[in-house]
Amino acid sequence: MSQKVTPDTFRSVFKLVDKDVLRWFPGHMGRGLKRMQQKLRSVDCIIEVHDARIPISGRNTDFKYTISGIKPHILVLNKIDLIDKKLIPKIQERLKDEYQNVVFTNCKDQKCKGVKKLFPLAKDLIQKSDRYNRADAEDNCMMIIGVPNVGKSSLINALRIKNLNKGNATHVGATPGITRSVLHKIKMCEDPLFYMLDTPGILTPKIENAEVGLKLALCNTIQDHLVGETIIADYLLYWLNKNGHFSYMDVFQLEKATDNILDVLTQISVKHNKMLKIRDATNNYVYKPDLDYAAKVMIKSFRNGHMGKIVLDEDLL
Ligand SMILES: Nc1nc2c(ncn2[C@@H]2O[C@H](COP(=O)(O)OP(=O)(O)OP(=O)(O)O)[C@@H](O)[C@H]2O)c(=O)[nH]1
Repeated sequence: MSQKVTPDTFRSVFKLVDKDVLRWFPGHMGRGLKRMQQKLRSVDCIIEVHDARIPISGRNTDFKYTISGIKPHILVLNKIDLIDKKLIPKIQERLKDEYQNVVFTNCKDQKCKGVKKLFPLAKDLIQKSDRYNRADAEDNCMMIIGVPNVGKSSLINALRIKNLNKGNATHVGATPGITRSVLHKIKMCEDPLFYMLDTPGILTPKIENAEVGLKLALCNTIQDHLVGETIIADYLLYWLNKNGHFSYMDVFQLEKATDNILDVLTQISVKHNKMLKIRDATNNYVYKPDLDYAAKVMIKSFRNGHMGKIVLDEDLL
């Protein structure tokens, strides 16, 4: 590559000016969590879905105290089409003390082995478990939980296609927080009779630190405008430089790596010919780069995997 990288100038910590942007826990999530706890008695197995790009920071650790522990539990790390598969053994090793059953899935691939494996694994765990109050129940019921936008609905649809030859029982959307506090019981298999309780995505009420919050935002589990697109893009640039991922130079045709987000966003908006016409102090029209537009382009590029296959928690593995 002809481009220049100057690592000495990169930031080693990310300073968030306004920490209030990460204090976000809408009321419907609190209500959703309560309803999930109330329904635990009618459930035989928990399927906890998270984003494989943030296998450590992206998990809602509160589930451990509220939902998990009693029923058989499977951790699903979804969106593996967006991660470097070489890191999967490291992720497994890192999680092995906390989760006995970890399955990696890509809901965009109908042939995904993880999706195929999930239902037989759930059946097996339920059969081997003490079903307590549900020992006489004829049907089996799983509950799917996770933070927003990790692919819970996509997984339900993928499993229904496999087992019932029917999909789309539940809405899939790119905006986080689509599934609200209502819990739907969805048929997953006729014989044996299996249902899935679909639940709303629940974030932890207190995000541990700014980096965790920004990783959650980058993976679209918090709505962008609540954090601010420029802040999310700046965190992405910081992370890419710090971890030696310089593909963004190729993606945005930059001559050299830089840690200056305004520089990157300006170059993107100029290349996309996205300029804002505004009046200056002397009331004359001037053109300024549309930085918000450029920040959205940069974030979208990461989310689509155009910057490469990335695990944002690679330094925590
Ligand atoms: N690349 C990729 N995208 C996925 C995968 N699974 C789901 N998505 C996308 O992720 C977004 C969210 O998917 P949903 O299935 O609606 O997620 P959810 O967890 O039900 O979302 P909430 O209802 O907000 O909690 C959608 O744009 C899906 O197309 C996957 O395995 N790989």
